[in-house]
Amino acid sequence: MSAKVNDDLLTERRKCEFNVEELTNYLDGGAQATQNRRKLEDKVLSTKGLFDEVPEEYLSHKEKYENAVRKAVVYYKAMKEAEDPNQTEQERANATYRSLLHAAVFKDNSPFSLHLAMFIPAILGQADEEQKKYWMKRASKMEIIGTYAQTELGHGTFIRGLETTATYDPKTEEFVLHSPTLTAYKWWPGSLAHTANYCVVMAHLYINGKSCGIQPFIVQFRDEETHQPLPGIKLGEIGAKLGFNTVNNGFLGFDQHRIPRNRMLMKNAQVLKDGTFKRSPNSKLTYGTMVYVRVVIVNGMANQLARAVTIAVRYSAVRRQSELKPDAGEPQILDYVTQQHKLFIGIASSHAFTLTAKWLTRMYQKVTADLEKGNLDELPELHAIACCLKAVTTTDTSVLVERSRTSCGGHGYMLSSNLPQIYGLVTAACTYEGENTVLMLQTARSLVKALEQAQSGKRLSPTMSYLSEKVSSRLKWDNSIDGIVKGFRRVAYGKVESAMRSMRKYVRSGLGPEDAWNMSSVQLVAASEYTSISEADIRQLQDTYEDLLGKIRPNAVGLVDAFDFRDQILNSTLGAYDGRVYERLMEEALKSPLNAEPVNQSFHKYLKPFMQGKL
Ligand SMILES: CCCCC/C=C\C/C=C\C/C=C\C=C\C(=O)SCCNC(=O)CCNC(=O)[C@H](O)C(C)(C)COP(=O)(O)OP(=O)(O)OC[C@H]1O[C@@H](n2cnc3c(N)ncnc32)[C@H](O)[C@@H]1OP(=O)(O)O
Ligand SMILES: Cc1cc2nc3c(=O)[nH]c(=O)nc-3n(C[C@H](O)[C@H](O)[C@H](O)COP(=O)(O)OP(=O)(O)OC[C@H]3O[C@@H](n4cnc5c(N)ncnc54)[C@H](O)[C@@H]3O)c2cc1C
Repeated sequence: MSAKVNDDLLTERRKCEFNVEELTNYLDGGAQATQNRRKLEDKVLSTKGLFDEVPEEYLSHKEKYENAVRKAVVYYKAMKEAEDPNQTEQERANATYRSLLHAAVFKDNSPFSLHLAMFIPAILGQADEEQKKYWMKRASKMEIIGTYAQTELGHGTFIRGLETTATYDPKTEEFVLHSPTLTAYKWWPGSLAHTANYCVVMAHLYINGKSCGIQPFIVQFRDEETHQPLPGIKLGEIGAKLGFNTVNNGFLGFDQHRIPRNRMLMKNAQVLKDGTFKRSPNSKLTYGTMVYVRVVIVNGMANQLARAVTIAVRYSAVRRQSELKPDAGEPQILDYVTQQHKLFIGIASSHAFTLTAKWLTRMYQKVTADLEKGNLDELPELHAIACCLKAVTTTDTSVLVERSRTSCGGHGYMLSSNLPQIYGLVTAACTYEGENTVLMLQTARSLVKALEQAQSGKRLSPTMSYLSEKVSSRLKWDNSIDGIVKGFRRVAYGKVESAMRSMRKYVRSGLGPEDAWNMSSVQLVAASEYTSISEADIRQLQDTYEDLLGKIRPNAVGLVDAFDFRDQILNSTLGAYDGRVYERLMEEALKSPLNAEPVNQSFHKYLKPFMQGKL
């Protein structure tokens, strides 16, 4: 018999003024896509061995990892078996695009995540046809498990500063991989420590003593039978982190480790047998995997934010606290306008990020198709936009997930709420795949160039065209969408122009261009933030805004129900569909090993002798 649904949630669902299923279908891309996603989730989540008897927060660091590997094997097989052979690739992609299925199994991400999120994309984007055919066959069947090893102990942002060397030996037609210093050790790659046995290594290629830039190499580092590290390979785990503690992030050092010539991924640049180096049409094509993952991250943020606000809004409909009016009883905390202010922006931002992710994915697919035809014209714009949207969506999601957590009071601080873990996942994305400040400065680099082109009368790309519209500074704000967008354009234009003026002032004062850039970099980052709409400006339309909050209030639970996250995916005592918050908090608390006995052994060992002055 299903548990009784909380009365307040029942009332909320009766009050909802729109068809929740219709919004779910819209978010999925149609009723059939919703059906496919639900069918996939039903199949996979009915698999035995996917869930933890003991909540993983009560396991040791080592047990957490071993348990995650156990589940990863079960989960991966279940996903493969659940694939509907009659579905097209696109239907399969749509079914997983919005699903956070893995989140039902891994609260802190999977030890296989890098294999799927970066190792396979790196092969697809960097290998030539022959290499792709061979390695994709092995990687897609999980005969090998890979990761992406670019970051080093000493360098993450500055790729051109990476110290790992790959020196070509024409006599043996091999590359010699070497970590000349401790700071050259690869450091951070997920799955690297104990899970993967191959990786794509980004290393500085040298031929006859000449630098040929950073190139990608596919490197085996563990024996496929014994899993022992190969000769010349030093491996280990980097230690406990804020989150990602089941991703097995590791370090790897090379000591004159030799690999055959065909292990350099040669789609863009090639090394012939005699050591002739054939340059890539654009050295930045080597950075292509990162552009792809930045695009994926935007969609990931939309889904994770939707999950967090679902938990917080449902909890806010159930939680009653304080007194809004004398003798009127304790109101739902969702009736406090401050609570609406904290949470409704999260619902809206998740939808905005979903639409943005769809737009960016289409742009990525078009530019990638053009690259295949040798047309690199739109690569710089894709890079600039992907940098900006990855940085803005991860920053805003981190802020809004943390706000969802704090809006749930003490219960939001419980690991059983799952809000701390969701925060740990999303805040990592502010750093990985390009630290956000660095990426915003990449976008600023494009904005400055675009404004200079606009000022010399050149046509700009669609996303930069606002820099060529001479928007009058006397523009009057109005509350229409068009008025708001015009206001944003005016502010965005002004921010770029002001940063440019600042740089020119520094150059006139005698600074070189690099120092002028650095001195203006705070303004440059701010200018990039306005490339995509940010929340700060909406505040200026406060009266419209508070009116909107009131309009959303009766539909808030319906709006989060429409995200259609099942309880296993929310994995939260506060966010379950039935709203039985207090029963769930107690059920989870009783799973703590400390509750197995009324008196813990530490009383007899330490407390009692201490309190009796015997210690
Ligand atoms: C909660 C879950 C959400 C979903 C998660 C989904 C997936 C998660 C998967 C993985 C997460 C876990 C693992 C994470 C992995 C990693 O972190 S991998 C390592 C990532 N590292 C980086 O991103 C490094 C960042 N640094 C850089 O990209 C470069 O160093 C930087 C661009 C900052 C500078 O490069 P540099 O060579 O110095 O270039 P310049 O600044 O001098 O610029 C030269 C020109 O090149 C253009 N350019 C630069 N990068 C690109 C590019 N990628 N594509 C195209 N063009 C590029 C740049 O615009 C300059 O052009 P102009 O000279 O201005 O014309
Ligand atoms: C959870 C997690 C998973 C990861 N997984 C992987 C992985 O699988 N594979 C992999 O290769 N890497 C991985 N990374 C590493 C990640 O890519 C790097 O941490 C990231 O690129 C930032 O580099 P860094 O850590 O060296 O920081 P740094 O580059 O040292 O940045 C430190 C500070 O310096 C500032 N700074 C640096 N350069 C500039 C500049 N030019 N202008 C202004 N400010 C600057 C930054 O803004 C930042 O505030 C992972 C990281 C995390 C946190």
